[in-house]
Amino acid sequence: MGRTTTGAEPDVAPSSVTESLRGLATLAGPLPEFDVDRAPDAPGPLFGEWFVRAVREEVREPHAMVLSTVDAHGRPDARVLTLREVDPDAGTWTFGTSIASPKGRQLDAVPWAALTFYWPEQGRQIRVRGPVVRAKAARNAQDFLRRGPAGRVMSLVGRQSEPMPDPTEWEEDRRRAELQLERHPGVVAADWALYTLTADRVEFWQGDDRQRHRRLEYRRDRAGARWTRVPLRP
Ligand SMILES: Cc1cc2nc3c(=O)[nH]c(=O)nc-3n(C[C@H](O)[C@H](O)[C@H](O)COP(=O)(O)O)c2cc1C
Repeated sequence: MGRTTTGAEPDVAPSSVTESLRGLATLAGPLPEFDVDRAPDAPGPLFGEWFVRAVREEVREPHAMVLSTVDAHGRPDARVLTLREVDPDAGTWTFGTSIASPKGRQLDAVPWAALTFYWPEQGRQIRVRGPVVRAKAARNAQDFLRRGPAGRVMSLVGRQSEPMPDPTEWEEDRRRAELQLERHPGVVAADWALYTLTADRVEFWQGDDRQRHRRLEYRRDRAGARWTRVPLRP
């Protein structure tokens, strides 16, 4: 690992991958404690505590998370996304993407999702599940304008995840998008949207190097007002 500088991957035989797997450590300590009994009544504040600590202890990209969705046929899909907002009191997590992308279309068909955070430096995993709602146009535009120029250009280029048989076509689209942004700094990509997941389950998982992992699941009641805390077997 880490020896390639050209972008080309070194030749690796499949058997040596399996051999390497055997030598790799998981959940190497020291890891933080998680006192399940002293956890707050709702998951939002605990997410806040864990997140602030992750930032303070320099966990790499703690705001990167896996978004899992299902398509209209019930087939799962997943990819990494950036967390854009959290409302700890409401128990909501918000991300942004193109409504025309595969995940955008999947969320149209099945507006439910799961988010997974993994912070290896601390052996911590957080799983969030629930229904997802797309924000209205004005809020999406406001969020789009808060993004950095590179992200805005990417969205203006558009057609995320479509096949790219000819990279020069994409380079031309990109150049056009850069010019568009230069000339009209207030331009907004029509397909950019924020999606907010309102959690009905949130699980906090603290790894332990002696396999005595600590798990706490929060379950929201049907009325959406109260949370029950449920410790889980590791
Ligand atoms: C660290 C990281 C952050 C990312 N953040 C976003 C994001 O916030 N929004 C987004 O649309 N794609 C993001 N991506 C790209 C997605 O993983 C994915 O490739 C893309 O959205 C297409 O997904 P889809 O084909 O399932 O729609 C990110 C990728 C990585 C590795």
